[in-house]
Amino acid sequence: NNFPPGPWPIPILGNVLQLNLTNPIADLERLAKQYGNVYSLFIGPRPTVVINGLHALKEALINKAAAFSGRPENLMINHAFQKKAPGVVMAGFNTSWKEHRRFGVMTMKNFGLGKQSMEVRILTEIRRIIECLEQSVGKKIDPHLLFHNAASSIICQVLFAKQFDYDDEFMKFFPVFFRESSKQINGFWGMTYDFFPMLRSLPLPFQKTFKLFQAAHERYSDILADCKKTRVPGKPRHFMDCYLDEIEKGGDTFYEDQLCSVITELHFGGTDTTANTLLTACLYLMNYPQIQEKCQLEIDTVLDGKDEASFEDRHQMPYVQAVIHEIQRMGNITPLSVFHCTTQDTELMGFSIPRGTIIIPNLSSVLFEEGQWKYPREFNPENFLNEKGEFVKPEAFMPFSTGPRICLGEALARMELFLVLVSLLRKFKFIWPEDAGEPDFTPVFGITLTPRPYHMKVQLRGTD
Ligand code: HEM
Repeated sequence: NNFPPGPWPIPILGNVLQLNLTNPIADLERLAKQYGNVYSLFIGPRPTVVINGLHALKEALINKAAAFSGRPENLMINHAFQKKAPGVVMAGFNTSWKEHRRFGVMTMKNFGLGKQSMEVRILTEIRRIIECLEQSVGKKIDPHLLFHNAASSIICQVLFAKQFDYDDEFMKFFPVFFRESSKQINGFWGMTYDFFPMLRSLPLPFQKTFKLFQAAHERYSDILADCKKTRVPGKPRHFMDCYLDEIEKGGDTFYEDQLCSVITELHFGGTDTTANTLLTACLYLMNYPQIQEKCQLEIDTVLDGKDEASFEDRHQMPYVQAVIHEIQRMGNITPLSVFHCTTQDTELMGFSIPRGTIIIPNLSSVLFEEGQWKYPREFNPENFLNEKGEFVKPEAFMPFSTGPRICLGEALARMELFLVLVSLLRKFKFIWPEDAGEPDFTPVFGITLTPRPYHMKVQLRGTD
């Protein structure tokens, strides 16, 4: 009764056959035009509400946060991430989540998010990216693996202060783990698992994903064992040490299996998102060379005489800031956020939504919303600049979502994106190869959007 309107579902499958599952974003947009900004769908048998546009999203995720901040349960994604403990990303809106959220934010701050020590960790990785690119000068390269390795390595330095060689077995395992498990959770076998619970214990291909999660857990457990041998209580060196200190304080929700779940989520959540944003950045900067040059001019002026960039420099770089934000807007890396779930019966924009309804926050609908942007569909840094050329951030900029569940790694991600892009643009010119044809900016849909594979040419600046 009074449930939001939507297309008519068929038994068991719901509306999935009415969506293009290789990229449902255009379908979701079309349905919003037909049914309005709050409409319903059935994902298999489960009632789901899609929320579109800034106004409705703020109403749900901020004004009615307590009702809209749960997470769905009993899906493949839950069973993969939460086999032994609830973690934080997929945890319900409860005490364990609150305590871990507070701990996560505090720990990342103490490690210097916005201060020096986090910067030092990121800059260490940047030197390695620069070395790799220097060896590729003049050649055509595929930057996908490099950026995934770099993003993964930065998170490893935060989590357990280790910088592995890119060809170390530990580093090689994770991109495969992230790619294969996202593909399955999001694809045919994930849906089969979610819609037909009676098939879950059969030896079907989704068991491969659970094995990969187990293998990741074993790798983190090895690091944990090492870390316990060398730590000094009360003198943390990294996130894992801080967590072990917290366990010793005796809180109920902190224990070793939960530590491994949280580490898995932070590593997973912080790698593909950041790497795909960096890939989007190179794709656009190569194809908008005037924008690339304008960034370089600003970077050269502000960093004149300095060895390395620092995050503080962003205040002197309004144009670069605008370009990075515009890249995040166009990249639209997490278009449907992470699904939420209602924790109680509630109302939204005049509709009734029962407890336990899956909520899809359509962030994509806000990042391109007519009326919120000067140039909604165009790659144009002017979207983030006022008449005086100062950097401004419109309210509709929410690639990290909004409300209490907003991305926990936002501060780290913003620092990484700024330092990596400024450092690389200072040193290199990125060139779209002459024989590469027209660029294709339409990404590949998944838990995150990924730019299509491409090659790029790198040239040392000042040598053309
Ligand atoms: C450009 C990079 C990133 C983007 C676009 C991004 C985006 C998002 C989005 C949209 C959500 C869902 C928020 C919601 O449910 O409403 C999220 C959640 C989360 N992200 Fe990120 N993220 C990025 C980087 C990171 C990094 C580097 C980390 C780890 C250090 C991280 C850790 C998390 C965690 C733990 C959550 C769950 C928060 C919660 O449920 O309370 N993310 N992120």
